[in-house]
Amino acid sequence: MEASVLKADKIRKKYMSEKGFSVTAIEDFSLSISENEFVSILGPSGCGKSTFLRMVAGLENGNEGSLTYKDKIIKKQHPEIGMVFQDYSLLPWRTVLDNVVLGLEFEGINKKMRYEEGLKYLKIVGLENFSQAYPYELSGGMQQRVAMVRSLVKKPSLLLMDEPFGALDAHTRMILQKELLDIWEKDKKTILFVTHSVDEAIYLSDRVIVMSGSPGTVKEVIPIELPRPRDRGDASYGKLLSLLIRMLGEEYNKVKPA
Ligand SMILES: Nc1ncnc2c1ncn2[C@@H]1O[C@H](COP(=O)(O)OP(=O)(O)OP(=O)(O)O)[C@@H](O)[C@H]1O
Repeated sequence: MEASVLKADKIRKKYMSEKGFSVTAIEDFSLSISENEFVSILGPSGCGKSTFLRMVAGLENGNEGSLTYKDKIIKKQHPEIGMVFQDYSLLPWRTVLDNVVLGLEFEGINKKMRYEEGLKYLKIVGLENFSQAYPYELSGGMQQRVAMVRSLVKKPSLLLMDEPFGALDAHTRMILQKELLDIWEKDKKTILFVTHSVDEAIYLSDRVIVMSGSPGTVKEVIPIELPRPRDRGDASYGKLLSLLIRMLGEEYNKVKPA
């Protein structure tokens, strides 16, 4: 078993609305993630999945408990932690390559080196011929590849992905899942992935964290011990799918009674 890199211990996060109401987004939330592990979080809408990811990214502080990366409390953004969002957030006035190398530019890496790195990663996802295109000239799947590569080029040890494939059609989504696994296997990094898709969580992960909502906490941790590459037609895959769909359904029913 690899060493634990990310540890959340009894975290609580409360938001104050503008009208002065308080919302406890997550409570008593504990989790430990090992180096090179691929962990997905599933849970009903509003259970605090994005809140937790934003805390790990150093974009939000908690109210109680401790959150550490490599045994150091996360207080602000960490250079080894990268994040990919659902809405690509590419800069429309920059070419694909200039979007990809944005982070390297902020780090002060010289132009030649950053373009070399950027092109290397664009090649991995088959977009080297689009380096001079603008985001509006790309399909949704291509834009998400660019967003993914923009994070990967900074070589994060821990990659946070918040529903990155949520806006894509089923076929493109499956292709990007495979590409992400190829990169994860080659580059060896820790990935924490938020999704609403039970199939996606099983296909990708070493472990699936099922959250319950209002306030969000860990309901179950399910290890996925199926060999890789995973076969969606396999009976054990189907069993896990039914188990997790049922578990998640119970949580959705609590939030929205049928
Ligand atoms: N900036 C904020 N101010 C006030 N409340 C917030 C803020 N961000 C999130 N919340 C509240 O915290 C709770 C958790 O939100 P969060 O976005 O983390 O859930 P989620 O599980 O990611 O939801 P979804 O699956 O719909 O994306 C919700 O009740 C939400 O309204």
